[in-house]
Amino acid sequence: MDVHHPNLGGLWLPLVTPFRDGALDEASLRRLVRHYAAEPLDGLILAATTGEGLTLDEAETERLVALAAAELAACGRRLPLFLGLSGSDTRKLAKALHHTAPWPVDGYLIACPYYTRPSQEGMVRHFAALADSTARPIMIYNIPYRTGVNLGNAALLEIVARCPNVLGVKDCCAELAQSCELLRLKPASFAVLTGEDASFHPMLAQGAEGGIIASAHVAPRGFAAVRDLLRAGDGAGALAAWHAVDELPRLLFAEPSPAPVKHWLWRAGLIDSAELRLPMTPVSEGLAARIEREMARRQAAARDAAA
Ligand SMILES: O=C(O)C1=N[C@H](C(=O)O)C[C@H](O)C1
Repeated sequence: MDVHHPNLGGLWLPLVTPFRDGALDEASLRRLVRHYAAEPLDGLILAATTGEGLTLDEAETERLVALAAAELAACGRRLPLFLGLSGSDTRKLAKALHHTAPWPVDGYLIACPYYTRPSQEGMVRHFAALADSTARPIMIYNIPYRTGVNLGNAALLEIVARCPNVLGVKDCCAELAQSCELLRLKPASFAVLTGEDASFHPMLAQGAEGGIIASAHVAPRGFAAVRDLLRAGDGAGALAAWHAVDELPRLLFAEPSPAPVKHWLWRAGLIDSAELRLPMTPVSEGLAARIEREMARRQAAARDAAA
């Protein structure tokens, strides 16, 4: 990806990481990448929240990246591939950026430093140091309810002004006023992507460039239709398309993610096991039944529409 011609907008999928018997399930990973390479997505993110990145060791992460990149290439699909990184030690993260420089990724999604609750100035200096440590594009992940710290708009815009390779933010700040102010103040070349599945349509309608949406695993075309219709200026069509998928986030986040998404993908035959790594646990029986009812309902609706 050329830093001077970035296109971080659209619908990005934070890919689940399939596991089997405690190990990375390589066959399922290849199947997943092949499947999504044929869908109208704008990018893939590996090892993010949905990809259980915090539970992967370095060798597994390297293998995950290598397999996904090779499978995309084999499919002939040039889809941007970003790697999720998180940590609260600027030096360690800078080392990770150097270390992963030869890996076949196009950029990084980097979460705000968690747990230690640094100042706004600390975060500006943190991201400036990281941006200096790679030539690749960086998307900042602002999710105060997970990290314990909110990157405010003034600090974010200072980072954007100082760092030409900070090209976007995954916005989960949970404050509509903050998100709308950012959309008003940001440079046109800087992309705001919502990371709140339930806000995909509302944020795109406010002018956000896109979203990183775990629920798109189960209905990529449904979410892509919302994106396409809004881009085409068809507000009524986009709203109708949104109403066809807007129940999914509630279902897929009814218990800690990515357990519900993995259960769905397993039942759909896209991955061989819904296995997660602790501390994440499988869905309850009740949610499993709800997911399977929704899958059956959608299959029946698709059959009726095709008849
Ligand atoms: O994997 C991610 O990155 C995502 N993160 C959000 C979260 O942290 O809750 C949700 C989004 O759907 C995907």
